[in-house]
Amino acid sequence: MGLLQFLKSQFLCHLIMCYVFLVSGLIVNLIQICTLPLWLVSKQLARKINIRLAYCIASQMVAALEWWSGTECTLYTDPKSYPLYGKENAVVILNHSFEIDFLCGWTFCERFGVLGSSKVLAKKELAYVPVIGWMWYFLEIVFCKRKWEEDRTTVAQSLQKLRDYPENYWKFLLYCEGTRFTPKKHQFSMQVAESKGLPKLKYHLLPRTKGFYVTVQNLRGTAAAIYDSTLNFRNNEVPTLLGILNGKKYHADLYVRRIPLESVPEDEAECAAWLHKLYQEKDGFQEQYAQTGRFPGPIVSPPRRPWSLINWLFWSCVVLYPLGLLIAQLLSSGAVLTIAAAVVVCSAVSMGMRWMIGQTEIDKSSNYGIKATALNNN
Ligand SMILES: CC/C=C\C/C=C\C/C=C\C/C=C\C/C=C\C/C=C\CCC(=O)SCCNC(=O)CCNC(=O)[C@H](O)C(C)(C)COP(=O)(O)OP(=O)(O)OC[C@H]1O[C@@H](n2cnc3c(N)ncnc32)[C@H](O)[C@@H]1OP(=O)(O)O
Ligand SMILES: CCCCCCCCCCCCCCCCCC(=O)OC[C@@H](O)COP(=O)(O)O
Repeated sequence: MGLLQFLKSQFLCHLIMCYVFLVSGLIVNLIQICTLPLWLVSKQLARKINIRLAYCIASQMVAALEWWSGTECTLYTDPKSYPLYGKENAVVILNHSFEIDFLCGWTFCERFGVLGSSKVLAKKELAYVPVIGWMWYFLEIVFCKRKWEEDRTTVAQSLQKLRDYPENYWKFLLYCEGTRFTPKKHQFSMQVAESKGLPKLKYHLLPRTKGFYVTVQNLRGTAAAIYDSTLNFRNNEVPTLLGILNGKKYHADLYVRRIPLESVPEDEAECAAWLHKLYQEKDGFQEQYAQTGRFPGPIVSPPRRPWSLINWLFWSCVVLYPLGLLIAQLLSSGAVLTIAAAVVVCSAVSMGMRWMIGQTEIDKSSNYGIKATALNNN
């Protein structure tokens, strides 16, 4: 292990990174709150400001992936579609099997210049996660309770609000599987597939079709295409956020097919059948990857950009300088009680950060999709 790799695996480094992320994130959240009155005066200006603010937070995690861990992200796609990425609104469909799949998605958004404005259909629980969840509120992220009776109106309303979004180039991410892949959830969802007379999938859970139908219906005329995205990692790597913090380098491969939105049927049953067929095709791509280590088509990878690193360094300087002064003052004061209080605060913060990282861990995944009735969410 080299010296740099040794440093990257040190808890103190992780603590400093988490501190920078948390404090800068809370500062950004505070500025976001300050933009609230602006929404009444100029909604579009408030949205544009919040896109930049969201970039300040999300790009720190992208920088950790790209610059700290050095993870390689390779894109397989049709060179004819490539120039359109980042220049049109699109609905992204992604498999949900990896703890950092959202981060790989963010990385590609960053490389195509749409990180701040990217959107997702997220479970409601994530809205309460400090920094990221609070930032999402100001980004008008669409939340669902994974209870269709409640979601059918709220999701449609939230999507309608996005129709006049000022930044034209955003991506709306939809994990149609609705939850992370686990062998147990796979077993349950294949029972549902069997009961519906649908072919079994090997690498995916059976997709939920209602959210997809509502999304397509409400974004017709706004989004130009579906980006069918299939993600996997080389050499059976099992990537984690803690691995990224430890500076572990992963190798992500993403296969993206651009499908014009008009080709998705308007009728609900046909739309559902279309999505099931899409997932059968995605399963085929994963099988090919398992056999050959490659997705179909040529590699057209966008390079990483320096902006996420520059943003990270900027925020590090902003929040580490006062921390340095504070620590120096504390130590020179020699006040045992104050030092003890500082240690308690540090421990509480690191426990809080560990809880946030836990949100990404599949071991701590919800029970959603385990009951065939899908009524038990958590
Ligand atoms: C070029 C670059 C390209 C790409 C770059 C890639 C990506 C980047 C893009 C953007 C990045 C932006 C942001 C990313 C950042 C962070 C993201 C982080 C996390 C968020 C992720 C989540 O939170 S995922 C969880 C929430 N999302 C979803 O659930 C979406 C999918 N779900 C739905 O659509 C659902 O339909 C619903 C939520 C709308 C409603 O759910 P509900 O359960 O109430 O109803 P359903 O209709 O789904 O369920 C009943 C029907 O399902 C059948 N059933 C029952 N049990 C099962 C089972 N185990 N499996 C499958 N199906 C089951 C049941 O029989 C019912 O069937 P019907 O026939 O009656 O419909
Ligand atoms: C600069 C780097 C510093 C790093 C500090 C680490 C900060 C930690 C931040 C935590 C961010 C939390 C983002 C939430 C994204 C989680 C995505 C996800 O995968 O959600 C799960 C749901 O889809 C499905 O839920 P389940 O039903 O599987 O349950």
